[in-house]
Amino acid sequence: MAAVASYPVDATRAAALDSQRYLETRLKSTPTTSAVSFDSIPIIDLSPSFSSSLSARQAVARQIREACTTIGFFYITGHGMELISQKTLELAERFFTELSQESKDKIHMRQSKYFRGYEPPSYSSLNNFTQKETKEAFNWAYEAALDPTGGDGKYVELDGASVSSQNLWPDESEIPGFYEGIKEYYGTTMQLARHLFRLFALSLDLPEDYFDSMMTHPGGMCRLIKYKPSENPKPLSEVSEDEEIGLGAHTDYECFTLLLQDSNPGLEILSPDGRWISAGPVEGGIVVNVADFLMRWTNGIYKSTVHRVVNRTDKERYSVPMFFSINYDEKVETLPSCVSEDNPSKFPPITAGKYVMNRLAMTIPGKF
Ligand SMILES: O=C(O)CCC(=O)C(=O)O
Ligand SMILES: [Fe+2]
Repeated sequence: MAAVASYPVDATRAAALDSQRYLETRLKSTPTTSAVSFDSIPIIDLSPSFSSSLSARQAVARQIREACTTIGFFYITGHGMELISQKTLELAERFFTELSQESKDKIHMRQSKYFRGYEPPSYSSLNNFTQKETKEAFNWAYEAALDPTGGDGKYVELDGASVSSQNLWPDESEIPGFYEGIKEYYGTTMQLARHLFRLFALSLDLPEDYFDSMMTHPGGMCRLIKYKPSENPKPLSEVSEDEEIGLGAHTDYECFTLLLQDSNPGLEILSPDGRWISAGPVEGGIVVNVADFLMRWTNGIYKSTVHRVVNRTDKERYSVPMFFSINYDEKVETLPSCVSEDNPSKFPPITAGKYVMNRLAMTIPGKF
């Protein structure tokens, strides 16, 4: 494999631009017929993966591989997070309804170098502000106090800086129990993500602990998101270019995403034949989707699928994604098993945090 030094210094910035161009092409181009199209998203029962039997874990890993090479999305059940998911979605609703605008403004994202804090509707855009995004969000990220392992004391930020917690928390007196609720959700999800990452390793015929040393102080950005009700509900697939949208079409940037969603549909994913497929709520299910790092490691074998959110209902919709990353100071470089002479690496190596930082910067005018 090529050494990092053989690529331009700002390869990570170039990679972010490439990903944006890919997205634009994907949205405009005529549908691909070579890739498998899909109508529904598989549900994978995770329970056997907690077994001490390697073959039981491998059986789950095989289902994960099948989903990642075709759709890039799947639901997991049997994860043990049912109650916490419910409580976290309630906490999301409380954040947006109980906190005054003044309190939200005190923790406004513009004060954060690392995209943390409260984000009002239309503040950021995944599509160059061609569509107004109505989502409203609260963003936070890793801090050792939220990690059940306590971390390894080496956490670095997106840009590689060793700084203490950069999160902007709301005033507890206005929303009592918020931090504790977030901590319970974050810690449990982080451990589930580490478990899933071992299954991803197995799914790629790698040793189960292949990625372990890369997730000792991992990136794990999370968001509470609120989507306002639709004033003019339209059937699936209808969204005109200049219209409001909940969240513009995009791929996620990190290893993979774990998404809680309430009982209202809204998440839609782009099938290779150009149709949008609903990835609505499934009883007890958490959505998992492949993001760009896994696509890059696997040389495109695992699909980082384009998705968006359109709330077509007359109710508020709440969701909570965690974007699980490796340690931000680690490199993402195509796996040797996924390249050959006939199939060279399509993706130059990148530094995890800097890639995420560049992609986030693209969503806010003047930041990139
Ligand atoms: O709200 C959702 O259902 C999906 C959110 C999402 O795709 C994201 O924040 O990257
Ligand atoms: Fe996403």
